[in-house]
Amino acid sequence: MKNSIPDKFRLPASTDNITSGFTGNAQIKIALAIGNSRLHWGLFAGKTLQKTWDTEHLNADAVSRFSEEEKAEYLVQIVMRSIEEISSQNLLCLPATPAFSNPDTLSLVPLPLILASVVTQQTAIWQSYPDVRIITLDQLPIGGLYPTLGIDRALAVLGAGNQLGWPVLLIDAGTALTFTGADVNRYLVGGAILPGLGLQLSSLGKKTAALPLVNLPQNLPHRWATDTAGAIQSGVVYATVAGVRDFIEDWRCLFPDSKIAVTGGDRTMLLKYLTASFPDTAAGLIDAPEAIFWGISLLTVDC
Ligand SMILES: Nc1ncnc2c1ncn2[C@@H]1O[C@H](COP(=O)(O)OP(=O)(O)O)[C@@H](O)[C@H]1O
Ligand SMILES: CC(C)(COP(=O)(O)O)[C@@H](O)C(=O)NCCC(=O)O
Ligand SMILES: [K+]
Repeated sequence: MKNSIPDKFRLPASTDNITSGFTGNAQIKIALAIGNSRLHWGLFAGKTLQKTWDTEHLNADAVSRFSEEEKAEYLVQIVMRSIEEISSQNLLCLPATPAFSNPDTLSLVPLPLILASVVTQQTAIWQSYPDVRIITLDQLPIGGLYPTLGIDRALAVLGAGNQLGWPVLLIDAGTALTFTGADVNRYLVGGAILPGLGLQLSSLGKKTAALPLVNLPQNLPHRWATDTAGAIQSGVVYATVAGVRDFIEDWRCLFPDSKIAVTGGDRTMLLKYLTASFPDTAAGLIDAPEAIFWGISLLTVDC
């Protein structure tokens, strides 16, 4: 659904094609994938993903005190500041146009925003953005989706299948650790959900009296630990890696030639632990940090 754009957010005609300097005529769009830990951003020129970055969730209480108009202006500025920040780090080359170089004109630029969110409270905030399109399951060209499936899982498995080939298993090592598999007919076979590595550690730290908050170890820890922090790390890492291996091996029995991709904030650590403990299982796994944006890119036409 596309909201109408209030006049105050419309670009002056002269700056209509604000980003043409590095994209030709391709239209610039921002994709925002909202996960349970943070916001994942992607900047598209047409269907080409130019850059991705992450930021924190917005403060829902603070935003709820704004009027509708203030909300819209605030959200446009969040988007533009975020883009300016990555471009000033030289991660992205944006042309020197009035829209990007003059802070007074920032709020004039409502880049189209494509939103995919699994966090209702954050989705509600972004509904006030002047040019937002929210992706829902019914828009995805993949069969067998059940109504409560997370849009992040559906988009990432669709993106991985389209980019790497079908059948495909997508492992998302995010807040939750999820497995999502689809067959050669782009049909959901099924999946599983368990607490992610970070969430296992934080829930032990928060929900027990004696256990400290510990970080993920940089490498595969010693299994038979003789201190509390080491025992937590050992338990979480070895049990998770054994479980992930079991899902991968089962999937490979069902679909021997399947591509298997890994995404999410903890993917690098998970791949490291898996490679150290089960190198044969880890062989052939594909590092796919942008899987969800591959999925979103398939939906960037006519929006
Ligand atoms: N800078 C960071 N901020 C937050 N989490 C991070 C960061 N870098 C790595 N992580 C890890 O990423 C995990 C969350 O994965 P992510 O894919 O961002 O989650 P989600 O998509 O659910 O928001 C956390 O459990 C944490 O261990
Ligand atoms: C399983 C999830 C919580 C994963 O979220 P994430 O870790 O990516 O923030 C999310 O995909 C979700 O809310 N899913 C709905 C239930 C389902 O997919 O069956
Ligand atoms: K995710």
